[in-house]
Amino acid sequence: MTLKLQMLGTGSAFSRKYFNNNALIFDENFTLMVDCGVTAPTALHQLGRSWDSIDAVLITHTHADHVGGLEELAFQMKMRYQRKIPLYLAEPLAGPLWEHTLKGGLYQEKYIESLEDVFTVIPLPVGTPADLSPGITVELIHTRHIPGRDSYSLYLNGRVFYSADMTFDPQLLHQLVTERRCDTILHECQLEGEGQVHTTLSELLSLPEELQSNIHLMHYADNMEQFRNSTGPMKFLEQHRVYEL
Ligand SMILES: O=c1ccn([C@@H]2O[C@@H]3COP(=O)(O)O[C@H]3[C@H]2O)c(=O)[nH]1
Ligand SMILES: [Zn+2]
Ligand SMILES: [Zn+2]
Repeated sequence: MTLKLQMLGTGSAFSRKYFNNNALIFDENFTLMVDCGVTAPTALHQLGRSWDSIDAVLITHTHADHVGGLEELAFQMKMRYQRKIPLYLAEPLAGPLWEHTLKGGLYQEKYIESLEDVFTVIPLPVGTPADLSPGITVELIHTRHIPGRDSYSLYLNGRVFYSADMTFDPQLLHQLVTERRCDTILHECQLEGEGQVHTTLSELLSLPEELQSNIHLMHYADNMEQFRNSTGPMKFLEQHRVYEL
């Protein structure tokens, strides 16, 4: 099934031009937000969308460019819209997300004392696809990012790989394409320097050209334009454009 996707942002954590690498994925009557970083409220506003148009949110890991907008989302849903939307995440993220990220801002005695007071928390299995809506299936894949910090990439509709922040994993990419019918890879990309916690452009350029031709680059730095003609067959994903993948 085709996947309708619109990036709220395509920038790296410290980008000032492109907003955080967060996405909207649409089904006919359902909008899933994938990650909700610091810039998500402004990005949504610029698209003319309200929080009320979001039906569920999914979190890949707990860095601020992926979860920094959740406090506002939680407050807006609780106070303004009186809704509790599903929060999808790998089970190991739930504790740290509340204790280390959200509790400080959200906690109110007898009103908001846990993640469950603001979201319908739905742990997703790792390695098994789960149907989130009639047209959106998500399988979490545990990928390496920072030692001791869990991070989960997504395999959408059995065809589209959406990388969380991750270090280069050519084996996984090969396996998805050759054994699992993956035809589209949306991959985070660090344009320069050594890839200590991210995947670099030169690492992706070391992949076979055929595989590169399936790759769209995201989570990039502000000097992206300088690299327009240096990405081989790989293309830059653009924020706000609606893709049918
Ligand atoms: O060991 C570390 C930890 C972090 N960082 C930076 O902090 C950022 C946090 O968000 P991010 O995961 O999108 O990108 C990370 C990097 O830019 C790093 O360079 N090395
Ligand atoms: Zn990030
Ligand atoms: Zn990260």
